Parts: sequence; C-alpha cells; structure tokens
Amino acid sequence: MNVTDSTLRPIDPIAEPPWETIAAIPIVDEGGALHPVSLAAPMLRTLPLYHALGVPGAVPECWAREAVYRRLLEVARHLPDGLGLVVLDAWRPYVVQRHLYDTLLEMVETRYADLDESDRRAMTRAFVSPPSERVDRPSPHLTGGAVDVALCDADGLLLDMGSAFDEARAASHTVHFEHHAGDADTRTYRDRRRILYHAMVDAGFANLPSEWWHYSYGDQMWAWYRGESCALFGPSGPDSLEARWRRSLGQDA
Ligand SMILES: C[C@@H](N)C(=O)N[C@H](C)C(=O)O
Ligand SMILES: [Zn+2]
Repeated sequence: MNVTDSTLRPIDPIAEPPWETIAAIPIVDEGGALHPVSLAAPMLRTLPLYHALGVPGAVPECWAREAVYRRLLEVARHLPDGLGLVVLDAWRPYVVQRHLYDTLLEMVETRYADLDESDRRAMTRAFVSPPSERVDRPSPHLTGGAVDVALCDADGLLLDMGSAFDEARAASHTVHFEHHAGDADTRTYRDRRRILYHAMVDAGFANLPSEWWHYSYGDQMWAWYRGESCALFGPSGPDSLEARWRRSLGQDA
C-alpha cells in the first residue's frame, strides 16, 4: 500500500476518557490465551522495551490475546510500503504496572509539589494507568488487550514520531501535531501519527488520546471508545508451567 490521501487524513479530536464510566463497563471474558507476538516476525517486529530497560518484573516477550495478535498483523500488512509496525509492550504483569505508576507519580509529586494531589494523580494517569488486578476494572495492559506500538522503516529503525515513547508531555498527545505542524519536521511527525492512527483504528483498535503509541482492543477503554456494551478481556497472563501442572494433576485426580 502507498501513502494516500486516506492514510493521511487528519485525526479528529479524541474525547478524554471518562475513567469512572469506563471502569463500570461490564467485562465478559471467555478466557482466551495470550500469544507471543514475536512469532509473527518478520511481518511484525517486537521490542519488549521494559524488559530491555531492566524494569523489575518485565517480561522478554510481547504477549497478546489472539484477536489483538491478528489485528496487529493486519495493520502491519496494510501499512504503506517501507513502513513496519513495532510492538514495544503488550501484556504487562501487575508489578511492572505498579513500578511504572509509582515511579512517575513520585516524579510528578516532586515537580508539581504546588498542585493538588488529585491533579498530580490525573497528570500521572494520562501516561500510566493506576495498577489494578481487579477482575471488574483491571489496568489495560494486564488484560492482553492493550499494546504500545511504533513505526519503523524498512531496516527496522524506529521513526521519530515527534516525542519519544513514554515521554510524559503534551507533545505525546496523539493529535498534538494536528495543531503544531509549522515546518517540514513537524508535518512529518503529524503524518506518521496519522498513518499509525488510521491503520490501528481501521483494524478495530481504540487510541488513548494522551499517548500516540497506546492502543487497545477488547478492554474497557476500547469498549467505551468503540461504543461496545461490554469489554471482552479481564485480567490475564501467560500460562505458567505450575498452572499447567496443577491443571493436569487435577484432571488426573
Ligand atoms: C506506560 C505507558 N506505556 C502506557 O501504557 N500507559 C497507559 C496509560 C497504561 O499504563 O495503561
Ligand atoms: Zn500502553
């Protein structure tokens, strides 16, 4: 596919997520397994960045639900020629979510000591979800439905999207360069975000407006943005050897 007017159409304003409404959306999870996205290579590239950066408890694989895996492949297959999709994170264990949230919150509290606690939590939440393993309101990445993605060139080099992955600033907001595209570089960032956004949304994902890289399918945030009455995925995790043995011994008993 080549870059067309359609892949480059502007990104409409994205509503801010109403978190309490989102957390009240029912989850009907039929319990699908998580799949290692690295098996989709060479169509889809993975770089489990939190593991590479040494975040405690981070896993060396991007695990995702089958419906997410297949949609990511669809996106990768339909990107314009010369562009690739890179998955930087997918399923995340609770300890990692906790570490990311506590680390950013502490920095926000130091930097914005003059703000109310509720404002500091809202600023943090725009870039890291509060850690939750609750079956009725899990953090998005604990479900295997949320993914952090980026674009790369044909050689696998990550493209500059105008802010780095996980940069906690306004330039990371998905539509930022819809309003700040005054020169060739910023127009390039705007166009790359448009390409990624339309490819992901056309494949069924929903975007978190504060992060150009965060998309989800099947979690509560996705259900709200896509007008679904229920979410498909609750908290999950890769099958462990211990769980497999427990199941098999239980069956044998
Ligand atoms: C931490 C960042 N990569 C991310 O995924 N943020 C969202 C808001 C989340 O933690 O759910
Ligand atoms: Zn994310």
